[in-house]
Amino acid sequence: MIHFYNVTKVYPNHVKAISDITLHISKGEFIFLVGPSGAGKSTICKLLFCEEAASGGQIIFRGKSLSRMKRREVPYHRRTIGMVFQDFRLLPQKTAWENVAFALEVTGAPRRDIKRLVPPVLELVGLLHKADAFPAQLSGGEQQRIGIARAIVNNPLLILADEPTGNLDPDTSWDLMKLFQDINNRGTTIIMSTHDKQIVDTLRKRVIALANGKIARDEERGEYGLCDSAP
Ligand SMILES: Nc1ncnc2c1ncn2[C@@H]1O[C@H](COP(=O)(O)OP(=O)(O)OP(=O)(O)O)[C@@H](O)[C@H]1O
Repeated sequence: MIHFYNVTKVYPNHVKAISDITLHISKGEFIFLVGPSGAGKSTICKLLFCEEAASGGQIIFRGKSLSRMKRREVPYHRRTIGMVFQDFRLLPQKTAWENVAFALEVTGAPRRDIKRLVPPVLELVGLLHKADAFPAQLSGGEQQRIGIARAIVNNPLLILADEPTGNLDPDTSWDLMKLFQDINNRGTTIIMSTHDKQIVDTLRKRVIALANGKIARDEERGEYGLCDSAP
């Protein structure tokens, strides 16, 4: 589903964030991206979301080259990806329901579809009863559940989660990991960057370890390893 061929990203300040990366990811995989702060994990997510363009090499997503994608095709590409952020990024003036609905509204979904699609995802994340709460009235874990509901409501093929448990306590993090696994078991591919050694070592998914913008390790049922210290 995703192929990186000798991909390099150099930012305008000449920082080489990733360097000559070749990588293949199949539909339905659950991948942990690990590595020290600055290793290039977020850059990989940004390249996949077309938030940044590669400086060299090729990224193929579902048979299409991202570098050849036309500007007007980018919104359609992005709709196939759900993003989950460390800092949740909910709209503070909108309720939980409205935050999730907003992800559909921006795609031009009709109101009746929105009414039909929002409740099941709120139910899936266990927060239908908090549909009318504003983010400030929710705990961090609940806010992230809403973030996940928003990411999945468009039924994406891929979820890119950039340190989604980074701001949460261990118990809450585990609850969210169960949710991510449920979503993955339904067939959605997940790429998650994380610094959480315990989660990576317990779940034993594919681990891609980055160091200085290169792949240091790529292992099925991998472990967190020694490559990292806290950010
Ligand atoms: N927009 C940018 N402009 C310039 N340099 C950048 C930009 N974004 C990232 N970098 C640099 O690129 C390198 C890789 O950064 P990236 O954010 O991909 O790392 P990371 O592995 O996600 O780190 P962290 O674990 O701290 O989130 C770093 O040296 C960083 O300073």
